[in-house]
Amino acid sequence: MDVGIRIGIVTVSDRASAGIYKDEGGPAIRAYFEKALTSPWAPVARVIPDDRALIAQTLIELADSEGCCLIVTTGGTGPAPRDVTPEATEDVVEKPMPGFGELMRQVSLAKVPTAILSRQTAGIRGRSLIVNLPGRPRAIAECLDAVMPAIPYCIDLIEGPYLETDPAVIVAFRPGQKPKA
Ligand SMILES: Nc1ncnc2c1ncn2[C@@H]1O[C@H](COP(=O)(O)OP(=O)(O)OP(=O)(O)O)[C@@H](O)[C@H]1O
Ligand SMILES: Nc1nc2c(c(=O)[nH]1)N[C@H]1C(S)=C(S)[C@@H](COP(=O)(O)O)O[C@H]1N2
Repeated sequence: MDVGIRIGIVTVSDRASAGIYKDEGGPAIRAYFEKALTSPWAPVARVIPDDRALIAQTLIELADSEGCCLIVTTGGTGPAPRDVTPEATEDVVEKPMPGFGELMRQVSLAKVPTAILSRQTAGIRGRSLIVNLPGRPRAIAECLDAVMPAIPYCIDLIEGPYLETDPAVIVAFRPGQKPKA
């Protein structure tokens, strides 16, 4: 069944999920894709605590039942005892995609020396690409700007929908295709 382009947005934060502070991460991810994508798409958003089984279950639901071709998480990637988003991601993916975490840490290091504290990763589950981002809302654009050029082609390769970007914001790279000016 073709469900169109759906993007999962998962905020993993004990405090945001308990209402101690307002979630800014999920809305920042949504705003990012509203700017970057010209294809019609729909968000599927969740705000959940730092619980490994619940994170894994949420990722499975968004990938398998909600049909999200891309799932972006924010939070829970650091070294603190409750930070388990990368482990939950590894629990559910069939193919780890370590290049995403490597690149995001590298570009983040130019912004903040604590970038190396994020264990953010990515991977493929079925026809979904799952990408972890750190919890600080400003990290969202810093990291997505780096990996977004490769995301539409990655989704082509896993037989997901065709994502078009606004080239004024992000130029999607598809090998063999002339980038749209
Ligand atoms: N979803 C969010 N919305 C708004 N601010 C956030 C969010 N996540 C993190 N922050 C901010 O970034 C700072 C550093 O993030 P930290 O790693 O402590 O968050 P976290 O692990 O996602 O949150 P928590 O401790 O509630 O699980 C927080 O103190 C908070 O100010
Ligand atoms: N681009 C970017 N990456 C970043 C940061 C940031 O502000 N910007 N914060 C770092 C910090 S301070 C931490 S502790 C780790 C993990 O954050 P998390 O546990 O909220 O996911 O991400 C790191 N990566």
